[in-house]
Amino acid sequence: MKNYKVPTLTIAGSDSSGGAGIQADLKTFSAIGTYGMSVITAITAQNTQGVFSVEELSKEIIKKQMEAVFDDIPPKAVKVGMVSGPEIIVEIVDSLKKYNPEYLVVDPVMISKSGYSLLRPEAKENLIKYLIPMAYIITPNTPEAEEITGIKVESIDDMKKVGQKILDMGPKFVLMKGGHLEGDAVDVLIGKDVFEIYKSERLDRKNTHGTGCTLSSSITAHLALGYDIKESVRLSKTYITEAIRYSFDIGKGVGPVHHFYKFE
Ligand SMILES: Nc1ncnc2c1ncn2[C@@H]1O[C@H](COP(=O)(O)OP(=O)(O)O)[C@@H](O)[C@H]1O
Ligand SMILES: Cc1ncc(COP(=O)(O)OP(=O)(O)O)c(N)n1
Repeated sequence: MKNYKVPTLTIAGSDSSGGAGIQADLKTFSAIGTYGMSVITAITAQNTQGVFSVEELSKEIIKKQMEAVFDDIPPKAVKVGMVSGPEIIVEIVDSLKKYNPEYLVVDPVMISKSGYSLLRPEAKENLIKYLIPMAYIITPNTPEAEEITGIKVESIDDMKKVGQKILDMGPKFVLMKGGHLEGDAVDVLIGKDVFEIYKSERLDRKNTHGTGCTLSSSITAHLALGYDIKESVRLSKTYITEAIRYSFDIGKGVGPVHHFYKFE
């Protein structure tokens, strides 16, 4: 059930076109019915056709944003998205250890759909060493899971095997997203005593900009509202499927999903 007083936080990059990153996360937090806040890590010049430029913010201003939020409105659940540099990751991890939010959702953003690298190569080690182990749930797509483990993911069996490898790195749950594979859109949730498959039809839509951001922030909002992990993922899978079904044909490239389809 919605509760607009439940605070949720996204720590991520800004997408000037509003379809992914911070903007998608805040829209999702509102659509699910929580109070959304943001710590911006980087600014991207981006639209439906691609990412044209990225400017990372300093670790000092990231730390200050986190202090400002946590000292005043401690979030019930936090999502981390684009964190492109190694120093930024260390700063965020230190602050998260200090404030210790109940739920930490890590979307290990690496490459945009348009092919632009959103994680500097030298930051990968810190992501794997420091951020992934402290996650309550991590939500890699198949290329990200391959990058994290070095193992190819081409089938649901591979998703299970590679998901288990990522689970061994320390997070409580892993949601392996299957949007990049063929056939039905199948996601797999893996935990110590948890194994769930979430399947939807594959929608023939071109406008899928921001699907990963939207799914992970929906999980964050549902956890904050008190749903358990399986229910949070189930409701979020339905939300992203419908948001893709009603996605917008705006812009000249890959348009955004419809975060507010329920309110039409
Ligand atoms: N064409 C599609 N039809 C239905 N669901 C999709 C489609 N493409 C992706 N999804 C779903 O959207 C979510 C994001 O998936 P994915 O594309 O794998 O991640 P990312 O956006 O991070 O690359 C997953 O739940 C996936 O199953
Ligand atoms: C600022 C920013 N953060 C993340 C992404 C990646 O978004 P995602 O939902 O994984 O998928 P695409 O938007 O790339 O389709 C991004 N593009 N920008």
